[in-house]
Amino acid sequence: MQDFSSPIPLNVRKISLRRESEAFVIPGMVHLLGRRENPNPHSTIVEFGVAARIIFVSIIVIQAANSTIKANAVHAQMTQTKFYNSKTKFKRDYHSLLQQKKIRKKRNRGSLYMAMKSVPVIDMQDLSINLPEKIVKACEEWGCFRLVNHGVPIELMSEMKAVTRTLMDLPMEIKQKNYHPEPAGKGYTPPNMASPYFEGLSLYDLTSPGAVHGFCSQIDVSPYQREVLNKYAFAVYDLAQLLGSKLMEGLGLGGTDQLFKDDWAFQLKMNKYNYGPETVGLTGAVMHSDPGFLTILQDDEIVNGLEAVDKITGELVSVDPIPGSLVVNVGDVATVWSNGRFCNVKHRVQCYEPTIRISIALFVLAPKYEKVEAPPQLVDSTTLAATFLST
Ligand SMILES: O=C(O)CCC(=O)C(=O)O
Ligand SMILES: [Fe+2]
Repeated sequence: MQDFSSPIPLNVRKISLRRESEAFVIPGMVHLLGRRENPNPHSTIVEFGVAARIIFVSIIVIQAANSTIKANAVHAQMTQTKFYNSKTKFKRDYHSLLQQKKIRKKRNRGSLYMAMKSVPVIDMQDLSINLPEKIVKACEEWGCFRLVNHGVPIELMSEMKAVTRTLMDLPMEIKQKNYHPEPAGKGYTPPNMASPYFEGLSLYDLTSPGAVHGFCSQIDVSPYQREVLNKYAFAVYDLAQLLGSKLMEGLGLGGTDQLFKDDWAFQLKMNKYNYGPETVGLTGAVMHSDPGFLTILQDDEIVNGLEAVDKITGELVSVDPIPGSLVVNVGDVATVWSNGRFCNVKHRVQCYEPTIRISIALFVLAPKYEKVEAPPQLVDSTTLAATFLST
């Protein structure tokens, strides 16, 4: 769904934002290294000498690698920042950007708290928490969170990942047959100028009759692959519906109502990032917010790279993978529907290592024909309701 080259304009007439609330952090754990007994006490001095040399050489190597990665990252950030700020004539040179990074690093030094900051992790089976409240809080404060124990079987997630890998390996002329006439941009996204390492296959309007069949026949999906795809898409769809009802409950709007009604459009997107040694430090998917209501993302459980903006500090935090978990991103439509309470998180994907990265997103978009409006309970006399209309 995401065509990263052309941000989708929102038809938002009026939007009023609530006061930003304080961000919260999940404090990380400090690991204490255990002591190991030396079986031969006479070798201590020799071992210490060797170890010291190994540590010294490692530090030099790590520092050199670090500065190369940093230089690449800064260069990538500049290229991207220019792309996004061409209107505001953003003119910072390479060295001042490097300088800024050093200052920020110094400021953060000694603060374990800052370094460990990441998006909330919500355990859907944890009976000790108020789940609806926790989900609403995460939508307000981050607009991005991880779900564990979410009910989508882990084996199904792995199977879907493997199927995606195989489909993305199909020849270009086959992938290009993945096409959707209306609305535009809902078929195959080839690598493009803005995102040259990214490509994606798309199954648009998942719940409409014949959608899965249509997608599968376009690119010759095998019966086994089709079964996995179908099972996975609807398991995540069920999870989306569950999240919708928890959101309603958390906001005091009645927990049994279906938020995403039958006329809502859902899109399954299979993404591949073609990374290699030359792309380390560069951007795989440019900074954006998702245009729909929410996205349930199976990110690559091994290859890191997803980064989200902390709305309070404006800093990018790494959304590190947790195998078996799913990421939820709040999109533009949810910000409108919640009358500005929910944060449509800005995020991007960076290349951290020269390895193929795969991700699978289910986008809960918007009603196909109706407009989205904030429920009256979320609009008070001092705020104006926001409206979104699919175009
Ligand atoms: O690949 C990812 O981890 C994120 C992809 C993404 O942000 C999107 O498809 O909108
Ligand atoms: Fe996204």
